[in-house]
Amino acid sequence: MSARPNQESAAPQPETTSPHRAGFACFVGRPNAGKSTLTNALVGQKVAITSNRPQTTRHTVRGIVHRDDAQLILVDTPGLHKPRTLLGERLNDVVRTTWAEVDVIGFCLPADQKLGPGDKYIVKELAGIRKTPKIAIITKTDLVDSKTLAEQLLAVSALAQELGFEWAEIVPVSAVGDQQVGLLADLIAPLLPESPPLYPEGDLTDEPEMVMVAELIREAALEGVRDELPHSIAVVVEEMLPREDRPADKPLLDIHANVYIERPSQKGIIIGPKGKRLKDVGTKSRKHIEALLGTPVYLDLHVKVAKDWQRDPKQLRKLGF
Ligand SMILES: Nc1nc2c(ncn2[C@@H]2O[C@H](COP(=O)(O)OP(=O)(O)OP(=O)(O)O)[C@@H](O)[C@H]2O)c(=O)[nH]1
Repeated sequence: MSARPNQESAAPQPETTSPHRAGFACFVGRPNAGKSTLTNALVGQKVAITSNRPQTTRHTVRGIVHRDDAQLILVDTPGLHKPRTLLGERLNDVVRTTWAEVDVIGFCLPADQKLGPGDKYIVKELAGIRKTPKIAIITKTDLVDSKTLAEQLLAVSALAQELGFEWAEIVPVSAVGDQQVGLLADLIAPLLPESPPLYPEGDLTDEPEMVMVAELIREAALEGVRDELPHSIAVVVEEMLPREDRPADKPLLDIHANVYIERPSQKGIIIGPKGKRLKDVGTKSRKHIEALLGTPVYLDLHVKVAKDWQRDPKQLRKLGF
């Protein structure tokens, strides 16, 4: 085990003679542990969807970190949790499948929360994946003092010992404060297999554009109604087409998307008085979508009821799960 002191320094770049490496890493941890935010901080652009509510990440989003010596492809998985619905079970399957396929696993533990049964459950599962190097990442270090941080470092180290393995590294980071984020990439890179780059330079994610657009709409739709509709919203982009008859220097992309809810009674919450909420959702997400795609967008949103979609296999398939 080698714990890294909390200092902002990037390790020296390896000499040019060392082989190029490329591979996959995933961050695991309880919902809300800061995995998506960390992915974004490493990649430097918004690719995964973050929110202050658990279980917002539904799709495996890859962020790609391009370096001279390595290409690190980050797979952001949904949080592992006790499944209550069919959707919950599918999400956990996605998590486990991802773990078995990557080159490095980063276990994320927030510095400001005591190691709990949820963390232990995950680390126990990790202990069973023998071959893959595992890094413990203490996230959100900006929220605690050094004493609390030291205790957390010891606790996570002891937990691994208890379960019969050692972390390849233990790294405290703050994605929000941009502390040690570069160092984390430095530590992951040598753990990747020798390989030429797997993605063209400049690619930040291979997530299909339509899925990313749907996620941006869902994020905007969740804002402000999380208490009323925590997990009941799904978004499907039906169509993305360049508007015909536009001059070349004034393109417009037409996007048609459906916002699905589970019950008719939820319709009013999403749409808001006189349609104001839905309009806000459109305005807000359109801005993000235009930034992502680099083109002006006309966004057409419809609210539809997909009855109890979280429990219905047919509906789940239709909604892309
Ligand atoms: N202060 C502070 N807050 C952070 C940091 N990283 C993440 N957060 C906050 O913690 C919350 C959860 O972050 P996410 O990145 O969405 O967490 P996640 O683990 O991806 O969550 P799920 O998608 O539910 O699995 C958000 O409100 C973030 O802004 C950090 O370094 N410092």
